[in-house]
Amino acid sequence: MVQLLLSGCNGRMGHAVEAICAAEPELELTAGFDLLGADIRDFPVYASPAEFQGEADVVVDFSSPSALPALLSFGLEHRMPLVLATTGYDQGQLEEIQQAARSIPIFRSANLSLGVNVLVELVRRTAAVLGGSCDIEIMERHHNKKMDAPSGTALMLAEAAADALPCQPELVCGRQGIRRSRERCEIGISSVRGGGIVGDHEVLFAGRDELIELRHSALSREVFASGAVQAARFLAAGQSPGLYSMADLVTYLGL
Ligand SMILES: NC(=O)C1=CN([C@@H]2O[C@H](COP(=O)(O)OP(=O)(O)OC[C@H]3O[C@@H](n4cnc5c(N)ncnc54)[C@H](OP(=O)(O)O)[C@@H]3O)[C@@H](O)[C@H]2O)C=CC1
Ligand SMILES: O=C(O)C1=N[C@H](C(=O)O)C[C@H](O)C1
Repeated sequence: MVQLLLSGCNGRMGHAVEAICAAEPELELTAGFDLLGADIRDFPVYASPAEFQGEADVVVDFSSPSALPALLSFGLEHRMPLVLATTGYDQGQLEEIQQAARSIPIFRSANLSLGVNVLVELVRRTAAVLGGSCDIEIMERHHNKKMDAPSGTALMLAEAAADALPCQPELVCGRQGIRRSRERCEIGISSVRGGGIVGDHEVLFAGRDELIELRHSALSREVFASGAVQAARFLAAGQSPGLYSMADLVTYLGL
């Protein structure tokens, strides 16, 4: 039995994770954390992790960067592994996560779908072969309630492409106000927000004589929730302190 604590339990992803836990007998949703602590649910909901007194194996977080300080304190105090799926962290917060991961196991990924993990590898490979001759542009589309832009996944895809390029690319997020032609060594990111789009990411490699378009579309939030639960099982199985990613989960699952 894995006992799971769910941060951001009242949100869209919180409900998706709850649905998966309800369908899996060996997973128990022990408690949730959310700003609206009084929401009526099948499990106790606390406004802050510090209010939780019981036993659990792992925290899964889909909330907001503002939840990070309390989550890291809780994880460090209780030696509790954390799955951090929230996006929009700033550089300082990313460094705090790295620092905490020296003491506890932390799994962080801006996208918990296995399909996006495959897309990341395809982008890395394509950038290595064509990055010198193609312009790289990333288009991401999400629902109209999303708070952060560009998406965490778009930034992850840009990082994968950048790692494979011979130059240090500048990230250009929107071109308004830029009056110059496009530099070869830059990666553009465009963000669209509308309706109920779950999450679309497309990476365009635009050469003079050919185009390659690599694209992933999430059709439901279940794909992320399922990845989060797999990541939680991976940490609950007993990992050393460290910062883990989807690549580690893929290895663990033998895929
Ligand atoms: N890694 C991945 O695969 C995925 C990551 N995400 C990311 O997960 C996050 C949540 O997404 P989503 O569920 O759609 O968002 P929602 O806004 O639907 O849910 C977030 C929930 O967290 C609550 N919350 C906000 N701040 C805090 C805090 N400081 N402490 C506790 N709870 C808090 C919100 O309360 P209130 O509404 O009152 O603000 C809300 O109930 C986003 O960062 C998103 O980008 C989403 C999908 C996949
Ligand atoms: O906020 C969302 O919904 C999503 N956020 C993640 C991101 O920022 O990349 C992942 C997914 O695309 C859905």
